[in-house]
Amino acid sequence: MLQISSLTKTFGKLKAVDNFSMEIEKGEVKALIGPNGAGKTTVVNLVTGVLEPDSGRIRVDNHCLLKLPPHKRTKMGISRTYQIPKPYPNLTVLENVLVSSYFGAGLKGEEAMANAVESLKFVGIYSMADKYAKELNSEQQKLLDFARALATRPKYIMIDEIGAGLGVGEQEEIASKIKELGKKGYGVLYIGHLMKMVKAVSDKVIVMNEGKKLFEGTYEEAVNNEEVIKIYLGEKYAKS
Ligand SMILES: Nc1ncnc2c1ncn2[C@@H]1O[C@H](COP(=O)(O)OP(=O)(O)OP(=O)(O)O)[C@@H](O)[C@H]1O
Repeated sequence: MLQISSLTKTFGKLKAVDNFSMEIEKGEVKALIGPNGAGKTTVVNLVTGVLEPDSGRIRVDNHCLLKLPPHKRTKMGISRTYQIPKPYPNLTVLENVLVSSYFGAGLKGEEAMANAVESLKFVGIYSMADKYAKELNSEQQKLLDFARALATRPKYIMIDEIGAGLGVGEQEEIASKIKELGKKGYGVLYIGHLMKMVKAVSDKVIVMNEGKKLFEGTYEEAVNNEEVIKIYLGEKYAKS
């Protein structure tokens, strides 16, 4: 289980994350939603170790992560995608994923290659393996980023806003992949604003506002919750 307890992070006077707690079990897909600036990406940055919290705890399978640098957290099974992916532009798609296979998953030789190919096939961009990353459009770069995150062989993966910019069919495809990760036993945190994707992927929805957890429950409960409607969804999601 990935356990985040009473996490707080301030930037100057701003409490970006404020006494925030959540858990993800293996095999579970949770969505983290909330208004712009609610603190969602900051939570991801705290879990991966890019940022240090002011207080709180982060544990994975009962091991404390707080003193570990980001690369050690990857080895502990934590992975993420980025809102704005930064692949190595002058490496091919396959080479980019191989970097995760070697340095993230710690694999070598044929095993590293098989793992990279499997990740590319899973996200659906194996046909682009020999293209340079810089040749990909921004949506394809997001899929590459997804493949790179998977190729580290995580137990828990945090997927930050992957559906934006994709067509409806592609969104459905990526949603079914995210759902499949849960069925395969990964713990998944999906962060995004696309409620269709949230509905399609999540077992539970967490709503954040001003750094705090506002709500946790099923999708149906979320879209019928008065406070969630008021602060984030607007009336269009309210059932008549
Ligand atoms: N490194 C930083 N330095 C200063 N302020 C920051 C930093 N990172 C985030 N913030 C601020 O913290 C708050 C939370 O930002 P965060 O990116 O976590 O929100 P979010 O919920 O992910 O928003 P979005 O949905 O727009 O991605 C915002 O007010 C943001 O401007």
